[in-house]
Amino acid sequence: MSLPLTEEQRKKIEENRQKALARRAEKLLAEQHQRAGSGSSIATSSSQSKQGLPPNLPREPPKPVSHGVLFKQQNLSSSSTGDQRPANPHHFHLSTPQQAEGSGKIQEDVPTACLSHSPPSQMTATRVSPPLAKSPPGAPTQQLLCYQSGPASHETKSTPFANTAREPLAKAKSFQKTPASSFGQPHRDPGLDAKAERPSTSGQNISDSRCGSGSVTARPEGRLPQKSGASFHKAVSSQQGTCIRSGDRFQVKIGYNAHLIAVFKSLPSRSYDPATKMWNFSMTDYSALMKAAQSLPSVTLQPLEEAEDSRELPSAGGVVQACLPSAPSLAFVKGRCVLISRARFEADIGYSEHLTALFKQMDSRNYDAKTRRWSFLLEEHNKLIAQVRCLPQVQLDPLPKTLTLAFASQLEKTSPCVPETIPEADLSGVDSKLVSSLLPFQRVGVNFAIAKRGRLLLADDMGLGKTIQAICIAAFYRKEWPLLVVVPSSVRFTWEQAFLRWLPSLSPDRINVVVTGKDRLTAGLVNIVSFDLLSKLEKQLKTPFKVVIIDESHFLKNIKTARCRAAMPILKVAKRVILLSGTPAMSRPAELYTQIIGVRPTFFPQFHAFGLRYCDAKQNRQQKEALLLFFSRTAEAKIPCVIEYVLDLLESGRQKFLVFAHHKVVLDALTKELERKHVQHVRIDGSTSSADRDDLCQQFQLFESHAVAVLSITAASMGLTFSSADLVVFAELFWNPGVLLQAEDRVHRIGQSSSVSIHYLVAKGTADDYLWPMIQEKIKVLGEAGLSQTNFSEMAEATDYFHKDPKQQQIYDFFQKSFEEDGSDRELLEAAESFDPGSGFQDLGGMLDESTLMDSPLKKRRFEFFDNFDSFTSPL
Ligand SMILES: Nc1ncnc2c1ncn2[C@@H]1O[C@H](COP(=O)(O)OP(=O)(O)OP(=O)(O)O)[C@@H](O)[C@H]1O
Repeated sequence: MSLPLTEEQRKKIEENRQKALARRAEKLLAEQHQRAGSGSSIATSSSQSKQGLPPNLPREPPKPVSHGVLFKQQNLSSSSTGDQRPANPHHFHLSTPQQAEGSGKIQEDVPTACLSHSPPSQMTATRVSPPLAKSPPGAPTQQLLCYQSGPASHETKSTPFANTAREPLAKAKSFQKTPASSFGQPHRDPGLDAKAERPSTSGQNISDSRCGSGSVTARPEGRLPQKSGASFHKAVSSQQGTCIRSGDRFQVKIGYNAHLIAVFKSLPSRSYDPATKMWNFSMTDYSALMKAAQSLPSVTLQPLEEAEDSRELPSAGGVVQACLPSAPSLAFVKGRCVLISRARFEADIGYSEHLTALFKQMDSRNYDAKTRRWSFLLEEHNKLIAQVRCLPQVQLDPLPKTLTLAFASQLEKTSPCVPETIPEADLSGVDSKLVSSLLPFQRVGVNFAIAKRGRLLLADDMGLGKTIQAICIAAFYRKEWPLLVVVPSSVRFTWEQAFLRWLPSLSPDRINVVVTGKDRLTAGLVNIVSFDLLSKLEKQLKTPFKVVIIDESHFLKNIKTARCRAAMPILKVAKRVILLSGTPAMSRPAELYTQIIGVRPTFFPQFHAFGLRYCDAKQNRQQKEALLLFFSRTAEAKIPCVIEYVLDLLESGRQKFLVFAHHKVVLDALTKELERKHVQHVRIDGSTSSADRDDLCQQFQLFESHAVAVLSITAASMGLTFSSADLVVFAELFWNPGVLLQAEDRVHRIGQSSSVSIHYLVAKGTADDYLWPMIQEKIKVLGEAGLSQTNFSEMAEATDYFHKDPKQQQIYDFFQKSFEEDGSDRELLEAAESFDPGSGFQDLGGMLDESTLMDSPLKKRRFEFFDNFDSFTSPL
């Protein structure tokens, strides 16, 4: 910060400035006298224009301006270097604040202080003074032009030019009627007239006075000699016509002219309207027409006013362009297409007249005035790109390849808004029992699969009957069997039953359920094997399976696992690949990758491209053990509250419900309390055998007296149907929301007739503070990727409290990073078991409900927050 000037210093500076101004004015005068004696008027004017010299030099130095303005100007002046004459003096005159905003150059030439400090009426003086004050003796043209503008403006507005500027058609008439009126003046560019018509935000129309005064110096450099002769001649003798916009096209209003008609006929978008007797064209032909018309001596075409307007907008030197004839712009514009929604893309590119005309031809076009960008439906992407390639001055890069692949079906559509039609598959070769049992949405799934030639990921919600659909799809390709069915070990026999049920034509002895590592993988026509046995038996395969079903295909999420390594080569060579999963990505989009390449190996040949686009995974090993200990201690701390909550539920009359927990200590405490209170219950955890699981599940389903099912989150969240209950209580949280959702769906499935309630018990001040927002975050990510419709947004309360302490956020970060790490779920699961050996993780099966309830029952979530363990009371 510098000290302010004293009054005396200011006075001195002002005196010096006045002297300098006087000296400069004298010098300018002397120079002008010298040049005036060395050429004819037009030639001199032209050369003056190039030199930046004024045609009418003022005899007196200009009046001083206010100090405020002066100081500002001096600062600006001192900051500039070298020759301070603007490269193109016209910038200064016609720049409006908007133009100045878009152009650094204009802002440099027009001191901000002038614009902001002077009221419109004083603008002329203010604008005149600064350049004089700061410029070297070779004073730029604009100083003098501006100086004239005030007094000259009224006069010039009354000239025919000024009138025609307002009314383009009137102009044409006046030219025809009074050609003499244009003598002594150069031909005026209608574009400039149009420009002059618009009021400047600075409160005056400097261009009016300049152009209206007939100043030849107003012409852009280098253009005047040809144009002043040719155009002027044309203006006098040629046939006048006008371009008129009509929607996306433009019409030409002109009398008969054989040469022009020939031009019209050469334009591809031509159309003749016998009613109006006018030719009309698309905007793409506009420039070509104008150019051709200019070369016809017998024709003068008034350009489209709107086209002229729009041509000025993106250009920093808009005024100069507006003065140019309507020849095509030589500027090269380059940009790219950007996806902005599932349905639309945007052109991120600068302005080009031709391109804009092309955009306007697109049916789905939409212009965002805020961003100044055009957007279109994906269906028009290929058409647009193909047409843009014909524009030599434009390079518009298409959407990235990954996107064009991902949205191939939309991009291949030629007309917008036509929904993809899936043909009805001919299922006459499939057992009629199966086909007739398919529910309408299942039939759609089968049709889709066959339209995709038997390679798909069927990701219907849990319990909606993916099994029956998979069997139907596989049966459609029965001629290509033997069939391989890879499933969690717990549901191997359920699958066998399903085949027997839905395909009566299949002899039971043709079904081979692989039970041990010594069995043959190819012994049957239908071969059912668990993921783990597949990895042991894959070496037996001499000839590949052509048709493969993978149930719970998210089991293949980690490419490093033996099961995935065994399955992927089989999928690669199979002709039909039917992947089934109600939770294809349990925790993050990266889990989809192996399943995607299982279905379409060429879709994302390398994870890199997929990862870049959909995943933001960071490798970060941290504090896992400490966190798991935290998790374990949380479980212990929650036990009394959880027990109280469950007992309250029972006391309130709740008859049948599930309680999920992760740690053995919680499961033990719960069952112990239920036993103590003589509450009939079942318990399924990692130590329960496969056979017992089915029995226990059946007991709970059938016996009214069984009130509570105490279940391990990891061991009982899949393959079991508990539709006789309609409430699920989560005594503990788990970092993988997919597992939680699967557990929820033990009651929320076909067979359920009531609306379902889900209660999450969240303890404040424990690891739940970090797990809970993390679960929400993951659900959100999955939701954004279209992989989950679950909305946990009601849980706003849970999200604020832990953020209050910045140190606490760190713990959350640790949790998130540790659990986000690639492949960490399994790893963490195993690590968690080391704290709690009783709840081992294994694939356990269960009995499936065969009820055929059509409607999906409502699911209601409820979140109970324990913030004071001592004063905890049940919410019921
Ligand atoms: N069209 C149908 N006719 C009769 N029963 C059906 C039909 N569709 C599904 N079911 C029954 O609904 C239950 C759930 O079906 P299934 O096990 O195939 O679901 P899912 O989508 O594989 O579920 P999850 O993802 O949980 O494994 C099964 O008992 C099944 O027999």
